[in-house]
Amino acid sequence: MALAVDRHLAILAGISLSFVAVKALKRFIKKRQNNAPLPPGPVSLPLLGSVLSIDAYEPWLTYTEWGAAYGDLLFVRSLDEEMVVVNSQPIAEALLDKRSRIYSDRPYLATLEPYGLSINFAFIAYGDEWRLCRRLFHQTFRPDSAAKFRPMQIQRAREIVVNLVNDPQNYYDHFATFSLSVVMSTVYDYDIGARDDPMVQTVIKALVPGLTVLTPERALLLKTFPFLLKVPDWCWGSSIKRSARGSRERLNAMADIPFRYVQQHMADGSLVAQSSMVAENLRRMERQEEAFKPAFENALKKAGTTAIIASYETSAATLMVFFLAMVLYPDVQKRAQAEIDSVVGKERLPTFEDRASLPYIDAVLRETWRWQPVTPLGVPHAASSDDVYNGYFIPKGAIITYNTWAITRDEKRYHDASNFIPERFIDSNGVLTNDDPAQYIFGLGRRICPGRYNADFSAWAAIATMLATLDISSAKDDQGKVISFTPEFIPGVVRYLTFFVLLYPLVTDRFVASGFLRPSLAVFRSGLIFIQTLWTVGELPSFDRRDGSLLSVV
Ligand code: HEM
Repeated sequence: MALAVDRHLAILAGISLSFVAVKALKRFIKKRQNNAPLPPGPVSLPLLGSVLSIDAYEPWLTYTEWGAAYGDLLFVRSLDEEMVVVNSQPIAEALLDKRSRIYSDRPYLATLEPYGLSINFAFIAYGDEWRLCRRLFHQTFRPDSAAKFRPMQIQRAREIVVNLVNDPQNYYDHFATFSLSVVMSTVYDYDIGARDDPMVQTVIKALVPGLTVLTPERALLLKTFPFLLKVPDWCWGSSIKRSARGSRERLNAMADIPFRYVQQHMADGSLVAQSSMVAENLRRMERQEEAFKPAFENALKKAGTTAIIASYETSAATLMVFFLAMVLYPDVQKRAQAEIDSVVGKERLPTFEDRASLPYIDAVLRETWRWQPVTPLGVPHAASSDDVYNGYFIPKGAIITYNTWAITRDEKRYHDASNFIPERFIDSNGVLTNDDPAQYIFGLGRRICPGRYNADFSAWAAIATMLATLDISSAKDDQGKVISFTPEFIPGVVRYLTFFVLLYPLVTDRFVASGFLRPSLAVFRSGLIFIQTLWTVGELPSFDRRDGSLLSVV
């Protein structure tokens, strides 16, 4: 059965290629009518373009190599897609920021609507709906109004440590829990309460399969054969329609259930904080004209759901990179802890008021953003009209890929770029330099990440709190020898580190002083040093980090 479906899909893929050929010919004719040349780039095969030369798992590596050969502005054809790859920050600023009126669209993805993914406004076209979603989002997440969430972020960061101590094996889960708990408090004033929290389960069930269908192959198939979404359930090829329906239902549930939670609690007056994004905007909505309310409510649901989707993996992936760096670069960890000890002391934990006095901690955060960027190709933009930049023609509809990875690996800017060296961000007076990777890792222009302040404060809170309370180092085997390992990353829109098992979290005496300890952890009050070997070499668990059932919360 599976074979038959595969064969049918192969036939469809073959027919898709013929459509691609016709389209390519039309474009060729159009190009000939235009005087400016396309940006330089690799030789493109008929029909296939350069698809076979692009590293399928880590395309940013190919684009970075091509950058060295052809320059910082590349033209790449891949099947029927035309792509302009930008390998430098100044060119990205010139296009995405200074010409944002042309470069603020997103590429068309045929899977978006059918799979319910248009609930995520990060992927929708530039236009009125996007504008409204973005405005609602911004009202909550801009720095001045998000300031009220800072104490909650500190509190959640401290919960990571409690969770790590209770259950050190599942540290990825604690990072994921942290990122969800911050965003769910901000958007819905929802406190993740217990293991297997039903709201968290709804989110995970919707997100995990939902994001995997964003593949270009599936999008190409649906773009060429939209009727696949209409075939009856008994017909071959209907699996696509059924999986789209399932995804849509799960994402709708993810958008509706927490939204209704807020409405219900507003109605019975039992909201705790009164100031979540949804609650604030529902109050605003009461003052709107009736005719506008449905569009407003729809945009608010989208803004809320997008916040969850956009922060879930990015924030957890960032903390995984930080953990890896601390294991691989123990001297950096020691220097960071020494700074906390001298500025904050051992009697309390760091807070945002200490941030300005802790430049090395900020340098560690900057290097975490740079060293292994979690969104190495950002989110693609699209050109909404023809343009000529620096003498090169950029066609309407071209996908604009901003290769963040190339910037992080620019040896002229970052000497020894593949190494984790926070000192590169500190000048000879011990002051932070002007080079902040937050200026490029969150994208640019009108589509720049609107959650960047929240992401930055969350990451700082988590990093400073963990450095103040834990020693993180490689695990040792039964003979006391350090177990070596090779870090591996799972590629995707968000690139994240596979779970690496090799560390000891060592709770330091600073932990004792913190007032957030629960009675079950009172043992630490005696100053007892806690050492937990996670696993010996023989018993590495097979661990699917996307399995939400592993999420745990104290
Ligand atoms: C490590 C953390 C994060 C990174 C590296 C990151 C990175 C990005 C990037 C590269 C984009 C695309 C920008 C562009 O198109 O030029 C983006 C978009 C977006 N991000 Fe983030 N992000 C992070 C965390 C967050 C968080 C915590 C939130 C929400 C609270 C968030 C909300 C969004 C939204 C809503 C968009 C879509 C913007 C639009 O299309 O108008 N992000 N992010």
